Amino acid sequence: MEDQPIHSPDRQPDDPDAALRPKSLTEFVGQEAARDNLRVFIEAAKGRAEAMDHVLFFGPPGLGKTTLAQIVAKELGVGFRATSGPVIAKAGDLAALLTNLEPNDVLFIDEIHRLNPVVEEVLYPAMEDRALDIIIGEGPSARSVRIDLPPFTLVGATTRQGLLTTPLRDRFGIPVRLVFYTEEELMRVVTRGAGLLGMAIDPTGAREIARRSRGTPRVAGRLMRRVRDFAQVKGASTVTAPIADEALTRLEIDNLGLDAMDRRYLTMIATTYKGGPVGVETLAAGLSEPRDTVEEVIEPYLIQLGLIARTARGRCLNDGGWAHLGMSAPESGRSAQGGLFEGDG
Ligand SMILES: Nc1ncnc2c1ncn2[C@@H]1O[C@H](COP(=O)(O)OP(=O)(O)OP(=O)(O)O)[C@@H](O)[C@H]1O
Ligand SMILES: [Mg+2]
Repeated sequence: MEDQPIHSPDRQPDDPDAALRPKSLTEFVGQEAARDNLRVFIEAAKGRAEAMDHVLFFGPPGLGKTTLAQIVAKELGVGFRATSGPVIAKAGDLAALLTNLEPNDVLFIDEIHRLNPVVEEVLYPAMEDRALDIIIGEGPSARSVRIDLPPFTLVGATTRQGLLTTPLRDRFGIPVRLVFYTEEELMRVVTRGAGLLGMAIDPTGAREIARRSRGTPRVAGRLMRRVRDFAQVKGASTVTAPIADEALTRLEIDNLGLDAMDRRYLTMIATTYKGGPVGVETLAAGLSEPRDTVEEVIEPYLIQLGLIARTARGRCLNDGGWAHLGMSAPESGRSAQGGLFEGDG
């Protein structure tokens, strides 16, 4: 808990992920558009007794990509094999996975943007023609052999859709973008989760946790456990808004749901760079965080809240960002911001 911020949407070892994971599309809260689409494709594939088209889930961490992949397999009534981009080191590893699938199975590849390019080449014909082209032998006697594969559904997940190569992206018939959850949706996630964790919570307590969960079910699950611990030590039988507020404030999660790292990020743009624009590399160095973490974990929610803007020339603090810090934009910073969007591109 020391090095990983309490509020990071990235998976941490003691997260109650498995315990809280919904098992069906109906149980899965939110992501209405994604669920409606998936339901149609699942029904159609089942009706024809065929493999469903390949699906790509993309969006920030902790929004339910892995959960939905498992649900898709379950609702299709087929087997589920899971792996991840960095784990498939060689073309042969992928070939072994693919040739071991049962007809219509789901093969889930997490972090698919991190596939080795050689492996990715093998995936193209597998996705398109259900075939593997394997080179046998070396030198002049080498020849290519084509192996037919069972029909299967590839489900890919990525937090970085932009890092996917175009040929790979184009081979997914069903791209599904996951979005941050609304407060109402997260209230349902919290209420459901509290039931599963055996935690008594009233609607005001659920709302308080929901509001401060960064639009992310994984964060909601984690905050619930911390609040439960706090309530227990306090001797409170039910989690109410004041209890949740006190617990979350102690964890340095503010009223917008931002944590200490978010505030350091905002403060750095405000004070060191007078509101920006400032490059993401510079910010990452200043925060001692990898650039990926800044782009995938910190920024998406701040953008969603409208506190910052990502522009071609760098990151800028918006009015909401200044207001949240209780500061006002310097005059020069304002004019720099004003001229920003014209020069984009
Ligand atoms: N719609 C939902 N309703 C209830 N719980 C959810 C929902 N979506 C996700 N969760 C819970 O949030 C946690 C994280 O979900 P999941 O592991 O699917 O996220 P992810 O998008 O795969 O994250 P990552 O990008 O880190 O792999 C799990 O505990 C899951 O049960
Ligand atoms: Mg996942």
